[in-house]
Amino acid sequence: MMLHVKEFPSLWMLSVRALFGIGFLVTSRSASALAQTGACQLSAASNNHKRDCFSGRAASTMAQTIKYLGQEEAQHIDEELFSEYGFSVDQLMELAGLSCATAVTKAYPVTSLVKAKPSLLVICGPGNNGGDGLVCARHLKLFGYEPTILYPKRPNKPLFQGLTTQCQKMEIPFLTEMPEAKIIDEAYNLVIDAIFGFSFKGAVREPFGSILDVLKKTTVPIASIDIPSGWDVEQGSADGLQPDMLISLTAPKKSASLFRGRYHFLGGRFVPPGLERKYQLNLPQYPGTDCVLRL
Ligand SMILES: NC(=O)C1=CN([C@@H]2O[C@H](COP(=O)(O)OP(=O)(O)OC[C@H]3O[C@@H](n4cnc5c(N)ncnc54)[C@H](O)[C@@H]3O)[C@@H](O)[C@H]2O)[C@H](O)CC1
Ligand SMILES: [K+]
Repeated sequence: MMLHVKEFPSLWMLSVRALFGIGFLVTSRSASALAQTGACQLSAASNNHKRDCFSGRAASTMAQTIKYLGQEEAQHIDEELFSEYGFSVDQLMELAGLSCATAVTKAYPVTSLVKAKPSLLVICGPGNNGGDGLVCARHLKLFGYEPTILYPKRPNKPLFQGLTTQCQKMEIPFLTEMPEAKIIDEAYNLVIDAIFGFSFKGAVREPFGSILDVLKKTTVPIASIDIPSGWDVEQGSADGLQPDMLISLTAPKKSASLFRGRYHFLGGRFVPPGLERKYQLNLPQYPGTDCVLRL
């Protein structure tokens, strides 16, 4: 099994970084396979990473008991949070987006990024998953990253207009079109996929079909919010995106069992106990005040 190092100046640099315990980023998505089969041992010189790997293993024992939701069940829980439990969409979206930004900082700390600028590309879709992406981008900017947003289909609703304005006022640039795969690989450390979430169904419609085709050709890591976009929510997609990171919100969806990337986080720490009991979610305990948990 090979460690892909084409974006590192040299293997020597990698060992120097490991020696000094600086977090590192394996930039190729195919490195994800390593995580399944001992990548943690390979990076044992990095204390932080070693600890992460250990807690990841401990948590995966817990993860066996978490419920993986079907599409309808995820939608029912979402509706109930609003209708029965009195939450508003923007409230939950803020918590969801903050979880995603926090998880990104844990997996890809600014100090671990290989490009000169801590640049990220956040691609937002037409629904609430896209809204999570906008919130995530805003928090990432506050956390010291330099996000750029692509938001090709903007709903004509005050919630999304407000989130867009907030990002613009945070001096986050918006692209007018999807760059080519080569440009993305050169310009960005990470792509955040906030295109589709648990309401995705059927064949992908434009412009998102072309956007996903480009993403499949990129080699920078992809972090998917809630569902890898283009995947069937329950069945996944054999020839779809293969993200390096998945942040499951509220609870993982059934397709998450097919996720093969390195980092699976749970976020969206807002589920009231009655709702958790009703749907038998068996959520693991988040550590302390953390809003994310590595599964
Ligand atoms: N309870 C929670 O966990 C919360 C999660 N949040 C996030 O919300 C999404 C689900 O949002 P929703 O708006 O219901 O759906 P999507 O974002 O998945 O997108 C709907 C959007 O996409 C279009 N669409 C559907 N299928 C296709 C297709 N085949 N081709 C093109 N376009 C398609 C559809 O027309 C709509 O416009 C969840 O995953 C979380 O990320 C909340 O933020 C907070 C609560
Ligand atoms: K997504």
